Amino acid sequence: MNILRINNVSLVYNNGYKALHGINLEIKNGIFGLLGPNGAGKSSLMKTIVGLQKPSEGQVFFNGTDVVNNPLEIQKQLGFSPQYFGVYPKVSAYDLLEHLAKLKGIHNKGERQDQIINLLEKVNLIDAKNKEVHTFSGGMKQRFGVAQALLGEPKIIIVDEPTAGLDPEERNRFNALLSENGEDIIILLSTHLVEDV
Ligand SMILES: Nc1ncnc2c1ncn2[C@@H]1O[C@H](COP(=O)(O)OP(=O)(O)OP(=O)(O)O)[C@@H](O)[C@H]1O
Repeated sequence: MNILRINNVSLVYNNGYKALHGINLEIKNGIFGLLGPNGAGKSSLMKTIVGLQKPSEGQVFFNGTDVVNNPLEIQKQLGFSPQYFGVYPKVSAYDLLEHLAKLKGIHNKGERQDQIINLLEKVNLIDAKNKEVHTFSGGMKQRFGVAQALLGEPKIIIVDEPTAGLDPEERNRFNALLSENGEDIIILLSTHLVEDV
């Protein structure tokens, strides 16, 4: 069981703007939806959780490790699926995953292959493995985003505004994919859509 604990976290930016006010949360395996309108502070909270930004006050612990003082510990166990997956042109889904797997430190070629095939099957993109990612539909790109976030078997993944621009069928498919994967890890889902949560 993974546990993310946020104790009394506040964040004041250099210009004096108070983006986070005394946040207390305990998150365990499963999907946790962070719901709020644009500018509510979702990105500020997520950056603080993963140690990209130090809080002005308070502490964050991931599986007992202090994130503020040891950001690399959580960063090694983290996957991130951005709102729009910016991709290199002319690179196939498989080759891009291969490249990202190397960056994530999966040095063994066989292990990389196994993980990539497994993930492409999981997100239902195995038939598109040799297609260039920039030719994918919006839904396929989001599912690809989840596949790359899951490379390296992370213990926590952050998924940012995933269903923007997806049709209802793709949205359901995407949400089912997250539910299937949320049993053994923490999934933080940032969105302004109540239905997604
Ligand atoms: N580096 C910064 N310096 C000053 N103010 C900032 C900085 N970054 C964000 N803010 C402000 O903090 C508030 C929260 O921003 P944040 O990006 O966390 O919101 P959000 O909920 O993620 O919004 P969105 O959905 O638009 O990404 C906003 O008012 C924003 O203008």
